[in-house]
Amino acid sequence: MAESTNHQTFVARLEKLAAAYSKRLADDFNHLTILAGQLEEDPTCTQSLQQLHAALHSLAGSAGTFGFVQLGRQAREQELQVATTLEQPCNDKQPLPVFEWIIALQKALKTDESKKSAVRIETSRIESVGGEPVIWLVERDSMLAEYMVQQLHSFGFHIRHLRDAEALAHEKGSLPDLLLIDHRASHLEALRANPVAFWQQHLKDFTCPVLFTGSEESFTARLNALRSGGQSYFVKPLDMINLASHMAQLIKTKDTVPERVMIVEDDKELAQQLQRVLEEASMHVAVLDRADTLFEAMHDVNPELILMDLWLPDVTGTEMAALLRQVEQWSQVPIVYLSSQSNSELRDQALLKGGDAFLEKPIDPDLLINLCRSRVKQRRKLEDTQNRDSLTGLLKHASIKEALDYQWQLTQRKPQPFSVVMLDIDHFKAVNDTYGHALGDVVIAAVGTLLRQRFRSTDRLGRYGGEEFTLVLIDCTAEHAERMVNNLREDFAAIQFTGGGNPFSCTLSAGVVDNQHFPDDIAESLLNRADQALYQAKKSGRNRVCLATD
Ligand SMILES: Nc1nc2c(ncn2[C@@H]2O[C@H](COP(=O)(O)OP(=O)(O)OP(=O)(O)O)[C@@H](O)[C@H]2O)c(=O)[nH]1
Repeated sequence: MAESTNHQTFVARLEKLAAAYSKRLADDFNHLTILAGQLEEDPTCTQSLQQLHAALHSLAGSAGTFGFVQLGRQAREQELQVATTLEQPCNDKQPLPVFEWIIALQKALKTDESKKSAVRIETSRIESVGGEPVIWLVERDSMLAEYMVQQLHSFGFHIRHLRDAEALAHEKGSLPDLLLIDHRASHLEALRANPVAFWQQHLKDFTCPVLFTGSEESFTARLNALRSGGQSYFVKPLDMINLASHMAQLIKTKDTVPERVMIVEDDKELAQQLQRVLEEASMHVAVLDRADTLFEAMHDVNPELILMDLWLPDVTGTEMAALLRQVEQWSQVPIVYLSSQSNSELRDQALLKGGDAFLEKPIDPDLLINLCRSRVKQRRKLEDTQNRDSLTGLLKHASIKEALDYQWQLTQRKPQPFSVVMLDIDHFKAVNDTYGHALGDVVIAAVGTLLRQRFRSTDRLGRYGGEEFTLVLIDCTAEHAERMVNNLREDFAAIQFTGGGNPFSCTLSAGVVDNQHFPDDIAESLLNRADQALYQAKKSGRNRVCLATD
């Protein structure tokens, strides 16, 4: 009930926003007409030309982002012509046909409006979910800011709007996860005089990533953004999907899953000491002191790195490594040997026999942490290139199926609920047919970004094929998964794509199942049930989530 009230409030807000932007366009046209009159009387008046340039610049920046693509393009062309005229000496300046331009702009607006009216844009939830990354948006155009807030919210970001650099300077309290700044967001002379120094000064207390936006597509604008401390510069009108994907990637680097390390060491005190050091560095650590339980422990822990004592009772570390290398699944896990002997021959032999590095006891804690981190990072990178789909960053078909099998096997030993979701973009063939394959890829990539943003890093998310996705949600019942996927569905529907100057949105259907309702099912059967539930969702009208039933 509360959700539906929120939804209605949000719809009302969006409608208000659309109406306000139309009203603003009317004001913009009035302003342009006044300027056209002034320039008719005095075609070379620098002040009027500058005002015309500013008005067209602002229109070009905001119209495209609000979906008035033709209008934005037209305004941008005219803005460039005014800029050229402004640069010319007074005697060479030719009168500009501003009244004709206004007619052209109105025509472009009509074209945009006729396309827009055919499009239904669904809206998303507005309640903010705990743990959402917090973004501060510094943007003087409040209407553009509100639009950006709505679109980025759909991708799972919590946005706080600050009007300009001065508001940013006065902001107290906890810092954001990312700053998104219009590089012209201040009236102060200092910004005009030296933009780089201005932003460096304003950003000196921020350690989070910074992205700049701006209307100028120039080398200087990009260089200034870089020198001001920005990771990237996005040109208006903004491609919100690309922007959201970029933001998700920047923020995700902070949200790393703890490294899983296994210590194989019979010296209990030493093992505990190493475990404490690594756990303090936020890693998950398991200790194995008996060689004969190696394979069971590997199944349970699924380590990303092994710290292996070189000498264990009855068996050597190199023999253990050789055994692991014989099993396909563990043949690539990095092994770091621990030894108290500083014998270079022994070290070389150990490394030849399947080891990756060698640490001498007593072990330096910093070296241990850094070595574990860097080896796991390397391994994850390699795994990502092998197992992840390049368009979406999600697991490939074979890897998501493997992840599901693994999760199922794990819960056979340690009962834990998990859900399987099959998800599919509705009428996707029509998207490809209408807007082209390349834009179809943008829609698929947007689902990838949204999934990565919406689910926990411990969940397993995959592109099953084409426009179909599979999720394995850990520690999650079907009812919980249904709620989350429904939220995702609403958020996806709120994303506005633009193809050939035509804004459009897409919807998703999904089928959900969990292991608790079907305890006798193997992994493959759960996947089939989720697929059947997806079929039900499609059959009963699409844009919905169905739970699997008997
Ligand atoms: N752009 C793009 N299209 C793809 C990709 N993989 C598959 N497709 C297309 O996705 C479309 C899937 O269409 P269908 O399976 O008929 O389903 P649909 O049109 O989504 O209809 P419903 O699922 O019934 O709502 C086909 O046209 C495929 O060519 C891809 O990587 N990129």
